[in-house]
Amino acid sequence: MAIKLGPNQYGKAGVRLVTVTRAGDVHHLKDLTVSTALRGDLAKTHLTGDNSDVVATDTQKNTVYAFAKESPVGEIEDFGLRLARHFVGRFGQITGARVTIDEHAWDRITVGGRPHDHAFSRSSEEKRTTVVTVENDRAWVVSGLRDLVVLKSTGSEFHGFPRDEYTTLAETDDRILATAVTAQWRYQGSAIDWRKSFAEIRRILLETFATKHSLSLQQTLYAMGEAVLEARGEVAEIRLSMPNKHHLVVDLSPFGLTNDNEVFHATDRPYGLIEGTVLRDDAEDPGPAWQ
Ligand SMILES: O=c1[nH]c(=O)c2[nH]c(=O)[nH]c2[nH]1
Repeated sequence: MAIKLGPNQYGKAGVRLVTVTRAGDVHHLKDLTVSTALRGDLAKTHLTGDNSDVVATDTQKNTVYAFAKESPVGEIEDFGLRLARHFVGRFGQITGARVTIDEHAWDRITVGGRPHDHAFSRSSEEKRTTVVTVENDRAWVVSGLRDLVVLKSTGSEFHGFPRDEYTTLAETDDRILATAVTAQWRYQGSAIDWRKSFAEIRRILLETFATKHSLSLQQTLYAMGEAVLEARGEVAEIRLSMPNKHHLVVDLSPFGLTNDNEVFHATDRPYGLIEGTVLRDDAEDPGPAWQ
């Protein structure tokens, strides 16, 4: 039996980068978490400890900060592509780079009805995300969002499921539907307006959640993905992960009270987890960014 080194990659995870761009008195903030991962002919360090091919993870981190100074960060997809192409172009032994970026949103604080120049509040836990993969001279971009929390207080039913000796769930034709959407969509084509595409996809996801009368969270998930693909030709495929944030009608009968879908116990666990992919059957080659 022989033992050998399998696939491997390495990089710096969780580089916290905040930039302030000053337009006179008005400051603009970018708050990113960047992770880099490099692949290539790196057997020597694993097998003998010879580090002559290892671009130190500390260097990778420094490159993130230096690039943020050398030109405006801009859209996270562009920043990720610049970094990934740099690592692959600069070091012969590095044949692939994956840059993962989460963008944390800040809103301006309103003071006296006006947005403040340089004071901000964290808007929510929602993050805009991208994973950029460069291999030799090809690039793939998978962007998305995480923790987009949504709720509708009607327009959701769940019934018709099989019942066995372990089934206690009541059928309902009117329930709260709530979830925290994680979406990742794979881009195809070129010359994509990243900011506009993100804003449109987010809007479509929200509008479809709001307006689609739901017979299951699964049906809602598919409708959300389908609406994105119908409207956005630059998206080849979308993956959605949606925890069902159950809101249970509280039994108030011990107190002689009725509960007409007005008082709920919002539970955080356990939760249903509904996940699915919606895709075009003629989509371009997914590449290594999509596993
Ligand atoms: O939309 C739902 N899908 C399920 O699969 C499920 N299972 C469950 O208990 N409640 C729900 N709701």
